[in-house]
Amino acid sequence: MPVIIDDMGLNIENLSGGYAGNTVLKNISLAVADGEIVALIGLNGAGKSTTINHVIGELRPKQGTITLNDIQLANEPTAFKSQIAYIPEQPILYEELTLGEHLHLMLAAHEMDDSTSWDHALALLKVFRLEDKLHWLPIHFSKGMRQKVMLVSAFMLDAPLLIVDEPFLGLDTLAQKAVTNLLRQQAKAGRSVLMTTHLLASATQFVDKFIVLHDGHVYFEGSPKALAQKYGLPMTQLDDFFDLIQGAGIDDVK
Ligand SMILES: Nc1ncnc2c1ncn2[C@@H]1O[C@H](COP(=O)(O)OP(=O)(O)OP(=O)(O)O)[C@@H](O)[C@H]1O
Repeated sequence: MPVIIDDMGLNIENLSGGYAGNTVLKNISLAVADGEIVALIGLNGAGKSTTINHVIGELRPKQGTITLNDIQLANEPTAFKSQIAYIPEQPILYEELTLGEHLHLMLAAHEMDDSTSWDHALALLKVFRLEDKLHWLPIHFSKGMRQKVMLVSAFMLDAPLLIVDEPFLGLDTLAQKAVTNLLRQQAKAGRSVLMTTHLLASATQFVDKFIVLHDGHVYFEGSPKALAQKYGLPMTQLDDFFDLIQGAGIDDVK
């Protein structure tokens, strides 16, 4: 019988990389399966954004491979990147474009049919209470509204992999709930999510897997329940996880 290797979803294998003269990631391997929500967690400087910058093709690996649904980033960068919607930690908006123009441009840039995708965009605008602001320029947006525009722009693409750096940053509680629901829907539809967060206890509500990055190494990969059990913390107290490993030293509590 032939051996079937399931390479669907995101696979990072033996990745070393970072910046000129600064190898941040040291031989990391991790996977995000189709329909899975995975959160990269770690202290400031652990390498979360650096990992994301490699997956979106902004940084070139020193070693290792990154594959998404059988397409390797190094071999087919355009096809690889076309499968990703990315929300950076700091919103990036075209200051001269209205909200409506911005969304139309995003759809065109991703070669999506505007007539079929626009209803989806409008539904998302409604979720974030932005539906009457299509003619607004970014200068009139609050910080949270800018983040919401980035969220709408990304969710409307229905990309196979959604990457979000700190999805809840600057959002009010209504918008945080809306994002959680949209992430769950994304996963239910078989699409994957790779996110970063510092809010571990809340993330246990919807994340399938935590990946602990520490000093450029993967120290743990598993469910929130498995992380809590391994380090002897109740799920509701996972926000204390890094206090624990700072106090004891991560190698000692492993
Ligand atoms: N442009 C850069 N050039 C050189 N080194 C960088 C650059 N950006 C980040 N670093 C370094 O890479 C390491 C990892 O940073 P990274 O931004 O990936 O951390 P992070 O886990 O995302 O942290 P945070 O929680 O603060 O966002 C840090 O030591 C940082 O100083």
